[in-house]
Amino acid sequence: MDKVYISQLHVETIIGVYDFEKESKQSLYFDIEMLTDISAAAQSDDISLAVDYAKVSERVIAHTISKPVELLETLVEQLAAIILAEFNVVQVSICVSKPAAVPAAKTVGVEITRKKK
Ligand SMILES: Nc1nc2c(c(=O)[nH]1)N=C([C@H](O)[C@@H](O)CO)CN2
Repeated sequence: MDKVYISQLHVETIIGVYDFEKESKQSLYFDIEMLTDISAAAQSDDISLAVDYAKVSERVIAHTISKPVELLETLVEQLAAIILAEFNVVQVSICVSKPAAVPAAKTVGVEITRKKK
């Protein structure tokens, strides 16, 4: 299967378990891989037949800033469900990193893979 991907998509948002995290935005970085058959888009040279990575990026940003959650797990599950429902992909992997969360670590985060049912 072919892959459309987005690397290091940066979003500033309110996210976190602790009270201090609900007062100021933090940086998240998303790596997203979407499995899809690109042949129809390639043969037609038609963006409407492609998984438009710009539109996926806009959707991820809009959802991430729309309603704060506490856990990265909650956010990536929501985003995976949105991408599978709204775009022509059979599988999506999302890795989200929160670099400021653990000062002693370069970054921390969560990665999931979900398939269309
Ligand atoms: N598995 C997770 N662990 C932690 C999360 C999380 O979202 N998933 N979040 C926090 C805090 O919000 C942290 O980022 C602040 O130090 C801790 N662990």
